[in-house]
Amino acid sequence: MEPIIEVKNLVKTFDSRGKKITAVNDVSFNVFKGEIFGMIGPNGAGKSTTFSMLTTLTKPTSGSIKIAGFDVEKQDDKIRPIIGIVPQKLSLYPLLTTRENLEFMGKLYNLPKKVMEERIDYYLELVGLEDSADSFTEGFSGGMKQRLSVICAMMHDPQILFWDEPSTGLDPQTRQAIWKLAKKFNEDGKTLIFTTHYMEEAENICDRVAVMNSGKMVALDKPEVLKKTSGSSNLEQVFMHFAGEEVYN
Ligand SMILES: Nc1ncnc2c1ncn2[C@@H]1O[C@H](COP(=O)(O)OP(=O)(O)OP(=O)(O)O)[C@@H](O)[C@H]1O
Repeated sequence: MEPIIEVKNLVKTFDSRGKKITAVNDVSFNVFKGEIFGMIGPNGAGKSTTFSMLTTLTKPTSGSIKIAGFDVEKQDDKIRPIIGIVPQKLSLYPLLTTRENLEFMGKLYNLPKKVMEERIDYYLELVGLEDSADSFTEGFSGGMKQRLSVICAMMHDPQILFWDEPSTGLDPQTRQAIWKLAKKFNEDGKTLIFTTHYMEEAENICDRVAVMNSGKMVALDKPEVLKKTSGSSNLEQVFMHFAGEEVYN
């Protein structure tokens, strides 16, 4: 299998009021093209910091990251067009309508008008937001915002989608809709990498799951293998085994 993300000896330290915090501590792993890759771990484990470095937003302290063969530090201009990011804190424009938010993203990536319009109509229908196309996003529910955020991130047809906590705070029905969308994205041979606190989702959706704890990647494998090697019957027990903490949602 061809790796599309290659991470070697990645380290990120922060200086917090004179105290050194090692958020990511010598992490190495690959993500393969077309894979659904999940990252789990307790709060503060280093998942979001890893994401931030993978998506070129934060500079690593040391180590290397290649995305589709491009170096994150030297070739970020080559990486940004092929990745989509749905951040933990969603960043929609409340005073723009749904359609305007999508057009804004399309224009950032210089999409031709016709392609942009076709894509907007297709995505709005896919996530069931067609009736809210001309509504301001200000009063949207969490689920509507999450659905719009992911199609904003998909407007430029990225090869890899980074999604930080896709389903946190959403009701089960909306979570199902979100995962349907994620699977659709992946069906086209694209790579999805996401963080989650929902173990059942990680177990059902991911090809492989990485467990992070205190800045380290303490386990990485297929859910079935993780369960077997840790003598667990589900991913919650895997989490407890490797992260030494109880799962919370
Ligand atoms: N900008 C920053 N300055 C100082 N410390 C930071 C900064 N960003 C993250 N940290 C620290 O780095 C560690 C890892 O944080 P990170 O947000 O990556 O964890 P996480 O696994 O994503 O947690 P969560 O599940 O809560 O999102 C934490 O101790 C956090 O306080």
